[in-house]
Amino acid sequence: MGGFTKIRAEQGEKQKALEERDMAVFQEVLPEAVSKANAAEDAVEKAVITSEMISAGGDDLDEVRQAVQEAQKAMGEARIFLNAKQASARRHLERAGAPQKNEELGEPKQQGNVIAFGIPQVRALKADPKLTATSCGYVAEEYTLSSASVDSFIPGLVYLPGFLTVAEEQELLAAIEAATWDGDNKSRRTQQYGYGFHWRHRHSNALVKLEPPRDAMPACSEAILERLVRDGHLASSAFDQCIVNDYTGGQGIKAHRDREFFGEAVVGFSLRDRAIMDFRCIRSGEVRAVLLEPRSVLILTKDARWSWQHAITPAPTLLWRGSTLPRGHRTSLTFRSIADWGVVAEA
Ligand SMILES: O=C(O)CCC(=O)C(=O)O
Ligand SMILES: [Fe+2]
Repeated sequence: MGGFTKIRAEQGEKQKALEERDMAVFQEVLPEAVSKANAAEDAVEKAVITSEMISAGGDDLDEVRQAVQEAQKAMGEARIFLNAKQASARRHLERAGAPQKNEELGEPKQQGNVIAFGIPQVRALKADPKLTATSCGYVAEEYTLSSASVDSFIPGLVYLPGFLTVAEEQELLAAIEAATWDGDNKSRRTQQYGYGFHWRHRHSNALVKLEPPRDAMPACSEAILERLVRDGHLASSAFDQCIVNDYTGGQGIKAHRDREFFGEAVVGFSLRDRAIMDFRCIRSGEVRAVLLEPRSVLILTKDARWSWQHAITPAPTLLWRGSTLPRGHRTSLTFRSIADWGVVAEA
């Protein structure tokens, strides 16, 4: 190697080492940065609730509300930014073959049917080339579902790919796009119909009847719900509440079980691009993943409704059965009935 080439090579090595060190430092501070952003976002949210509780507002209150909304938007953006940086730091370290924080370069750690994150993805895929990434870790193909569900997958889970027509999807999207966004629900956008629900109110006043035009369900959803009844997938097409969740840039929803004051069946329509919904059994910790395709319908009843938590995997791309799939923009509609009317605020 000539002198000049050698220097260049050495500089390159040095640069690479510096970059790796930066990435490692970055990865160290990111969890704290993310948790700070979350805490700040929570504080903003509390301010929103307080401002809502101060009854009938004059001009000042409107200004406060607007300021709070802007702060909220900024927090949401900060969070998306940090999530993206965290993912890119992780990818960089994987490419560099560096061990992840708190992990030796050992065997993949398996807990129940889940392989914990923390080993580089390439290494995990070497052990099993058909892995799927969920919000809890990787799972093998046998724990994933992409075609019409069988009851043994999760009792009470019904997955119906392609149930909505393209025309129905278009009609729903047109109605949603013409409506305003609530912007009160963490970083993803939401709209509510029928009854408004605030996830912070656990019992009394958890739901309020919405004013027209939000008192009715979005366009054409009733016809789809009736078709689900006609086809024997659903006992009743009567739902009281619909929430629209809009996910972009790798956004997700944390693992949760829908509130107990909602009824037995929870129905979800998936519009636009696909996403992975993962399920975690509350008792055993077992994990399953479902690929929610555009125009699919998902119904949760029985165990799927009560004994398993569900989440939308937050990630800029999907790892599904060993393939990396692009992740775009997904809009979902979730329909719920009210089972306990005691939580509804007085008019
Ligand atoms: O986007 C989805 O399909 C899930 C939404 C959800 O779980 C909820 O709003 O409770
Ligand atoms: Fe949910």
